[in-house]
Amino acid sequence: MSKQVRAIVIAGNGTNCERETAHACRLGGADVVDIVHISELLSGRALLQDYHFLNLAGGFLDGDDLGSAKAGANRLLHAPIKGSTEHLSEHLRKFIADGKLIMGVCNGFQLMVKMGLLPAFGGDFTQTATLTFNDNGRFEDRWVYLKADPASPCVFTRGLDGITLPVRHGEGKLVVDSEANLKKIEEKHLGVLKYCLPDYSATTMDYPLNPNGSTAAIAGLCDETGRLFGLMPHPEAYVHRTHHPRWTRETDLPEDGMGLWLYKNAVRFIRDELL
Ligand SMILES: NC(=O)CC[C@H](N)C(=O)O
Repeated sequence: MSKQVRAIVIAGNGTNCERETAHACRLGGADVVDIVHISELLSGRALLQDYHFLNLAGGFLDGDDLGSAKAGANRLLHAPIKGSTEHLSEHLRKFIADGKLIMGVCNGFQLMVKMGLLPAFGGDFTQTATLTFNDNGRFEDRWVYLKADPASPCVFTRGLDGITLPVRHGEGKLVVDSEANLKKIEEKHLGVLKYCLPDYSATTMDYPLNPNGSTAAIAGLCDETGRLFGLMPHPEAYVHRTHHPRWTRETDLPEDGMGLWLYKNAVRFIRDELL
């Protein structure tokens, strides 16, 4: 593989944020960004091993039937690759073992959690948490404030303190299967992004700042390596200052959108550690 940062964004079956996600990867500095339909991976025409950075984008996989991303998780875990004895899950396992990066946004985060990739306590693709219906039973479409945990191993949030991003989801409430696993998440600083007050001073369970009632106010989770990361808010929707709803009034907004920082961190990590 040449010295290029190569990102893949999976599309199809109801994903609808693949173009914005690819744009964010490009602005973040990735040299090659391919939008690949899931059927191309399942037919063996495209290979995960050709990339460093796997993006699972937002959308409505399978129309949210059976719960967001549940059917998609089964597809990725159990579908064989056409004409071969291998399953896509084996390619994914190798991708992770090679130290590469995965970011799941919204529906992509739901997919990672339902595949058991986050928080990844169950060993091999075993689900130990879920993302379920917002406490108010409604689809929430609003900007939220997020506090990053500086002690987290997450490579995507390095150097971040507080950021603001939009959410758009009906099933964003994280529920963990046991008190013991929730304790583990907290002790290992895996709940890396939490809904917080507008001044980023403290996390909150109060609606609407916490739009879904998520356990421990968790909006984003990483695994223990920090290389697998998912979040309900959409970083690809804030990659330029003018994406912010008050960009004409707030003069001190950074030139980059705050979501772009996550992609820049990913690309930096790949250049420093993987190329
Ligand atoms: N924007 C999204 O990815 C939405 C995810 C999912 N369809 C939900 O409503 O929760």
